[in-house]
Amino acid sequence: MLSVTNLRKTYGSGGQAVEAIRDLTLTVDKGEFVCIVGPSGAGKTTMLKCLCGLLKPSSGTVTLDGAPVTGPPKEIASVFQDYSRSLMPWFTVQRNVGLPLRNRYRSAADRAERVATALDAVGLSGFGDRYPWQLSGGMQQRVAIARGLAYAPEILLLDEPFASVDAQTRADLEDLILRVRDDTGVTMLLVTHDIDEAVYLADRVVVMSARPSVVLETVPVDLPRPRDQVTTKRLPRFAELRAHVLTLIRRTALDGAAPTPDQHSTIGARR
Ligand SMILES: Nc1ncnc2c1ncn2[C@@H]1O[C@H](COP(=O)(O)OP(=O)(O)OP(=O)(O)O)[C@@H](O)[C@H]1O
Repeated sequence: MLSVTNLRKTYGSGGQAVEAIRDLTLTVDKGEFVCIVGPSGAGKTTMLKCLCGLLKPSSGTVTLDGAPVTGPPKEIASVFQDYSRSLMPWFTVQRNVGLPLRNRYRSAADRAERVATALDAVGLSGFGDRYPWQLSGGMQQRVAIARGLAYAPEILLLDEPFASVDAQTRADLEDLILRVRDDTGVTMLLVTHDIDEAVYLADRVVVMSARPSVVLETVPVDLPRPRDQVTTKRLPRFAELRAHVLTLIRRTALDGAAPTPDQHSTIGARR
């Protein structure tokens, strides 16, 4: 569905140039849940911005259903980490959620219904008339997720969406996202620093090297679904996958970028 081929991105030029991404190739299938992990500064956000058409790659291609992405595609919605900057404090929750729908759905009744369904999906029906600042951090992040869902995207890109909330809220939001994925079949691509989170959520974990980044390894996650915060994380296989991804990230953080991109995971061979 989404295909990235030999993506390279350098910011600036000459002596000021920063080579963020050297060579990324990956595909995301319809309905798949892919998590991206990598050391800080590896270019994860840069990659997401290239995928949703907000940044132009220096070279390489991004295609969606075979068509090149040259600007923000209507099939993709994004949720970013910092809800305090992505929600408009002077708009109510329902207006915030309805904002991106104005250009997509003409009927106000249709928009209102989509907003109500999305708020219901994240457990916030009844909070539509509140303002973001009247809600807790976790609730505000659920509003941001509802805004992504109301748009009914085919692909939801999530960039560190749970980074600014406490551990318990984070676990609740992870389960919310899994439930939404099961209910809607939306394709998910999520960037996280949290390796447990990546293994818990994903069908595949893509490990990026340190900058300038390449895909170090793609790790298939063969844990059974539905997943559960306690039983899934107790499985020996969970510990094995987690340790494998952690080792890769530690190694690349120490050694720098990998010499050869896209090695296939040996840990996934049992699949
Ligand atoms: N607009 C920009 N101009 C110049 N350099 C940039 C710009 N945006 C990002 N960079 C640089 O590109 C590299 C990759 O940044 P990016 O934010 O994509 O990494 P990341 O993996 O998402 O980081 P983190 O995990 O810390 O959020 C970094 O070295 C960063 O300083």
